[in-house]
Amino acid sequence: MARHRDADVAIRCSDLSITRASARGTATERVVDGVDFTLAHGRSLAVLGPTGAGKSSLGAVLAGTDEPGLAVVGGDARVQGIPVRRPGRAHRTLTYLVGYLGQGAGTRLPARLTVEEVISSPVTSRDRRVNKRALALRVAALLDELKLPLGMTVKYPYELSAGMRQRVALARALMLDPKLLVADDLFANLDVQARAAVVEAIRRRCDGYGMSTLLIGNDRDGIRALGAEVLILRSGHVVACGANVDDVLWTPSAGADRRLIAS
Ligand SMILES: Nc1ncnc2c1ncn2[C@@H]1O[C@H](COP(=O)(O)OP(=O)(O)OP(=O)(O)O)[C@@H](O)[C@H]1O
Repeated sequence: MARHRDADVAIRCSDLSITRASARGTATERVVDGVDFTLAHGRSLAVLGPTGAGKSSLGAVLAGTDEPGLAVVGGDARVQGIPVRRPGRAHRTLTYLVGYLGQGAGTRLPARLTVEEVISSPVTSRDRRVNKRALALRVAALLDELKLPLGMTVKYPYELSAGMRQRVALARALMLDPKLLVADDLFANLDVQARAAVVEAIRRRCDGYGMSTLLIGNDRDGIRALGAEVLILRSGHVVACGANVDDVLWTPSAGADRRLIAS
């Protein structure tokens, strides 16, 4: 098995199919069907498509989230060289190497933790004997980078605006300097200044140490700002792809998708 140190690409998705069980677990639906793509180190790829196309399901599986009900039923994907279908003991490494900002992450921050505790949690959940001073400095640097006030560390999520919560969730996803960031609805609730800070933070990591980014969602300006390549999903299938959001290679029947990203 290719180890993450010598993985030639960030993601290699080969004929990947994913099912999702219904809430009662009585039926399963194929939400991703035979998806192929590659994401190089240091590059960004945006997955667009109409609601229910399977974008979030794809992101959750590639991030190794173990979301209940989701299962890989065909093909496979290697993320930093680790197979997401049966990662075995490498699952812990996978979640260490991948920062995940799930859909609505800002709205689902743990209510009983302070901002500092939330952002530190990827470290403290792995190792409780950490250098508290170094951790506090790291949290302060992330807050500053994302244009959040340093005094926010002692606050609780309910005391923050929606845009602040979203950036706290992103800071948590960036805490371990991930090799890959999977970000679902990255720019949710962000104003112009906050968007610029987020784009800058991601670009710095791409250029600095080759972080790759998988963006999930239809935010055309954000996709353009990050210079992301584009993949369009419809009913779990890839229907179009392109080198950027303004240069998408279309299938003849993809008029609705063209309208989607032109909107
Ligand atoms: N928590 C859930 N429980 C049951 N079914 C779900 C759940 N989340 C999504 N689904 C179903 O899985 C399919 C794929 O949904 P998914 O969220 O991956 O699509 P999406 O393209 O991200 O949509 P959106 O843009 O609306 O977030 C849809 O048919 C949806 O109804």
